[in-house]
Amino acid sequence: MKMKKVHGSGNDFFILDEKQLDKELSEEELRTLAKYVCDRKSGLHGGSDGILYITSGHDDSVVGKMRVINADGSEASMCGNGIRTVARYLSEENHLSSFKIETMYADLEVKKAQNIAPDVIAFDAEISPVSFMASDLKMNIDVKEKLFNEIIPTLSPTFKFSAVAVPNPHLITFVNHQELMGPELGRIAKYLNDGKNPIFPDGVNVSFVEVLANKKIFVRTFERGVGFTNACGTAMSASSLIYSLLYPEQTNFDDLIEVLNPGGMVNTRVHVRKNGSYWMSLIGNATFTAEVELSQDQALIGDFADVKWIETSEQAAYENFVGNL
Ligand SMILES: N[C@@H](CCC[C@H](N)C(=O)O)C(=O)O
Repeated sequence: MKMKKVHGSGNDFFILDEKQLDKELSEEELRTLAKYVCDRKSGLHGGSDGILYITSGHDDSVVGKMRVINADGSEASMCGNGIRTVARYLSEENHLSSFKIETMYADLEVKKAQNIAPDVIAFDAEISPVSFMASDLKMNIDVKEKLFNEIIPTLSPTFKFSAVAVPNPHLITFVNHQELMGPELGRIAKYLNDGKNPIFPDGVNVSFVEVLANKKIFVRTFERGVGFTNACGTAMSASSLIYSLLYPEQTNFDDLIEVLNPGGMVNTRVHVRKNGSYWMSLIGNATFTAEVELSQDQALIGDFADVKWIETSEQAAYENFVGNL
């Protein structure tokens, strides 16, 4: 079978198109494959944060469907950095520059954007639907239906958290630089993703956000099903929304926001529809780093001895972009 190694802001994935399989994969095999391939110690060429599995869509109104399998084999409803790379893949396969991709809960608009730096190809993806409801977040927090800028005493006596589904679940707090880089993000996120805690029994993506200037934030994320990642696209979109609501004096809806992260930088825009619902544009790199060919049977037992790995030259351009930030 063939895969592509890709990343958005250093959040790295293997794209697996079902058309490139040696034979059909069962659901259980897909999860097993993700666990073996993504493992950072024993996985394929240093592993990855997940697999983006492409299948055909529900009808001709979409060009394909993206499923997001986290490194631990769990499935997520959406991936913001991933959908940009899937958009590029489907765009090149189908010679299209603007189209829709089916995801678990919505068909999302994607379009080719201007390169964000010399030779760094970029795509713009719709992040939607947005919900603050505890039921959509699978969040149990006393009797509250929403959590917006509030202390959760069992998590921390000082941080004020907001929870939003985009549609995967995010918990966000705004912090100073020392807190951003300190141990609290890991402590809180590990607890909330332990599968036993009463607040988020299914886990949650947790982000600490620092405001750097007007329309400029830094987002550090611990992802459900993965751990610390270089960046999380849905987290940066969700953080931009909370930033717009908490700091209206710094930014207006539709404004371009610069979002820095440990793996690079993206741009976001927060929009409001006529019916009052929010959606975000997430604009950033869609980098292909390698073409991979391997035996499906061997991959399913975690044997990557006979893999053909052909690097592209795109990573150098991306590193140049990051070096100039
Ligand atoms: N890295 C992704 C999000 C992937 C899914 C997440 N770990 C979850 O379980 O919700 C992104 O860029 O959005």
